[in-house]
Amino acid sequence: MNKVKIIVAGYRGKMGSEAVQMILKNDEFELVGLLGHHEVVSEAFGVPVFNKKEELIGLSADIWLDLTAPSVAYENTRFAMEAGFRPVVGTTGFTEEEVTELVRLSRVKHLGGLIAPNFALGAVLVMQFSKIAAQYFPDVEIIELHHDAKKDAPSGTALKTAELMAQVRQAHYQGAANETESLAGARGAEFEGMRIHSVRLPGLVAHQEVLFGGKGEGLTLRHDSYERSSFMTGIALGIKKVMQAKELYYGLEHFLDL
Ligand SMILES: NC(=O)C1=CN([C@@H]2O[C@H](COP(=O)(O)OP(=O)(O)OC[C@H]3O[C@@H](n4cnc5c(N)ncnc54)[C@H](OP(=O)(O)O)[C@@H]3O)[C@@H](O)[C@H]2O)C=CC1
Ligand SMILES: O=C(O)C1=N[C@H](C(=O)O)C[C@H](O)C1
Repeated sequence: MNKVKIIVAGYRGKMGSEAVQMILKNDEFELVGLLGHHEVVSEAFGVPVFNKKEELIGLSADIWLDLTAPSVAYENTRFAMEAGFRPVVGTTGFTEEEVTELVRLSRVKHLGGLIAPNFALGAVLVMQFSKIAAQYFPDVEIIELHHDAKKDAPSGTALKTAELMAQVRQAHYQGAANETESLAGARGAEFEGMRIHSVRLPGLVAHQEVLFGGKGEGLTLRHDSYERSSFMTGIALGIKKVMQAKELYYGLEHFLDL
């Protein structure tokens, strides 16, 4: 059986370094290239290290695993497809318009791909459960909690959760019509009336609560990633599924039997 040949972009980061170890331990995968930033080495883990994405054009690889930064997520994913690599992207920071454009490009290129705001299976389930709950509890707020090195807010997971709930929930204002904020931002960010609150603290990894309120009752859904190993099962699954896929999908739920 041919091994799936993988490039890891952002290989020295918190996620990238964990993903490299996962790939090296998996018999079905082969690490073939690494993309870094301001690199001084030309080789690591027995494969070439590149400083610029353009240097990877022509490399024999099936998958571009992107775990870099929100500022380059879109251009990296576009580049990967233009170069013929199937993107598997954990990097956050895409707008809905950018995702739509990348799906369109994947159809033109006949390439499978995946942008997954969260690879942890429990987080994917919470997103799906939230979509079900929002049909019956349309008043909802999200609290996402992350480590203090996180660059983007709100998290990609919180945004995707809100987008999924918006598919089944009528947009409406939440809270008192005459409420005021004596400190700006006290009520959080707003997405179609839903509020999103971002907490950043040392010691945290990645956590999210979705709080629903109804008449005389409440429902809270919570997921915790205590370690980055929580994302690796989903990355491995995404890589395998993308090899059979005919276009780019947004969300790991598309590859699960839900
Ligand atoms: N989908 C999911 O399940 C998960 C997604 N994430 C997302 O993944 C992304 C990375 O997270 P994390 O590993 O914590 O972040 P880190 O900052 O720890 O790692 C990012 C790495 O990418 C490198 N990098 C930045 N820009 C470029 C570039 N243009 N080309 C190549 N490499 C680059 C950085 O290098 P340098 O430090 O030198 O700038 C760094 O080594 C974030 O968007 C995060 O939200 C995180 C966890 C789970
Ligand atoms: O930056 C992180 O750490 C994470 N980013 C993703 C997000 O923004 O949702 C996934 C997970 O929450 C960890």
